[in-house]
Parts: sequence; C-alpha cells; structure tokens
Amino acid sequence: MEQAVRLESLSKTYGSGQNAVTALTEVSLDFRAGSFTAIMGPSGSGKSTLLQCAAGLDRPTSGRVVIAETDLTGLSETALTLLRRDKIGFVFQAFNLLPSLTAEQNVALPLRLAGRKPGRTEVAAVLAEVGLGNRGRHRPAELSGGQQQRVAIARALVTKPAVLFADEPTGALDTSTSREVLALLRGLVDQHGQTIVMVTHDPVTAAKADRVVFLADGVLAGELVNPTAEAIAARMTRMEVSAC
Ligand SMILES: Nc1ncnc2c1ncn2[C@@H]1O[C@H](COP(=O)(O)OP(=O)(O)OP(=O)(O)O)[C@@H](O)[C@H]1O
Repeated sequence: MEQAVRLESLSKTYGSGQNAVTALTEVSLDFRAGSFTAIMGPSGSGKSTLLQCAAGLDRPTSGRVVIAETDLTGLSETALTLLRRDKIGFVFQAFNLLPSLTAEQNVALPLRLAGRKPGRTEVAAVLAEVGLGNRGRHRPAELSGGQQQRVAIARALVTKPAVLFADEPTGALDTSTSREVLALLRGLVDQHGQTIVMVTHDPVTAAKADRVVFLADGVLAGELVNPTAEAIAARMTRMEVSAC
C-alpha cells in the first residue's frame, strides 16, 4: 500500500550536554496515502516535535523522513524549502495568515512563492472547496476564527500537497466551529483522498481520524484504529496516570 509519509527510527534531541532534552526516541511510523491520523499524548510527549520533523520544519537528530518517495535526510536547505512548498501543507492552531492580504491573496501566496501567477479560478476553486467561495476579498480580521482556519487550510491545499500536517487545528476554536473544521478535514480525506496527520489534545477531535497514534515520553505508546472518543479518553487517562 502506498505510504505518503514514512518515519524511520526518528530521534530528536534539543541542546547538548547537561542541557540536552530528548524529545523523540526511535519513532517509526507509516502514514498511508489517503488516511487521516491523529497524534496524541501527554504534554511534552513529543507530538509537535514529531510533526515539525515530519514536515521538514525541523531536522531530526537521527532517523529518516520520507515524503512521497523523497528522503528528506541530507537535502540542502533550498531543496527542503522546495519540497515543503510543493509536497507539504501545514496548518497551525493560530491560523498564521498574513493580515494585510485578502483571503484570495493568502491562498495564492504559495503559488506566487513558487514563481507561478495563480489563476483566479484556481484560487476560487480551493476557497469554494473549504466553503468560502464568497469571502475571497475579505482580510483575516474581517473573518471569524473558523473562516480564518478554512483560509489557512485552503492555502495549505493549493499546491495539492502529498500530506497535510495540522498542529491543534481546532485548538483556538469553539466547539461548534471546531466540529465544522473537522468535518471539512474529514471530507478532504473521504472525497479527495487527502492524507492528513493531526496533533490534538482532544479525544472527540481525534475520534474523527481513522487511527490515533499515542506518544509517551518521546516513544510510541500504541495506537487505536477506528477509535471512539471514549476509547481514546480512557487510553489517555491511563497514560497520564502512569506518568505520575
Ligand atoms: N526548541 C526546544 N528546545 C529545547 N527543548 C524543547 C524544544 N522544543 C521542545 N522541547 C522539549 O521537547 C519535549 C517535547 O516537546 P513537544 O513540544 O514536542 O511536546 P508536545 O507533546 O507537543 O507538548 P504539548 O502537548 O505541551 O504541546 C519537551 O520536553 C519540550 O520541553
């Protein structure tokens, strides 16, 4: 089965000597093309570090990341930047839109950075896909939190990436808006075969994924396939109790 992302024995240590902090130890994981995976674990267990390394935003200390058959190990900064631009989408908790640009301009940005003149219909189509067909001319401050996150998702999708990484994508949203954004992510997987890897603290959010992978102290601590929120919450409680 085709893997969109492969992590092989990924380890990451921040700092050195007495100040060294080991955030990940020999984590190996595959993310199948067209699958939706949630990463969970107690605070400090290495979730964000895993996502940053997998997305080429940070370099692992050892191990390999392979995205769409390209090994990121040893790529120059320029080659890594190009790969990130073409093959990887990233969505942040805080949306990270450019406030002075309209929604359309924010979405078109990755194409412009790639030296392409984005077609109006191309950008409009992605905005329509995230349910914002009529908001293209608005700036972020004129949009709700949920709408801003939709723009950020459209911006991440405009290059048709092999994988969309999302770090707490609903963390700044209220419950009903979170549900809408999650339904959008689920639809991207079901209707367009998008691969999504999402970090979350919330069992209800994680239950929207096909699979939940648990991290504890930087190592893999099991997984649940087709999870329910209750099963995820029970597993998290057990992990938090055993960490005490
Ligand atoms: N830039 C850094 N320098 C030093 N240590 C770091 C750095 N980033 C993360 N760490 C440490 O690495 C470990 C893993 O952090 P990480 O942010 O990946 O965990 P997390 O599971 O995402 O946590 P949270 O749920 O609280 O966001 C923690 O001990 C953290 O303090």
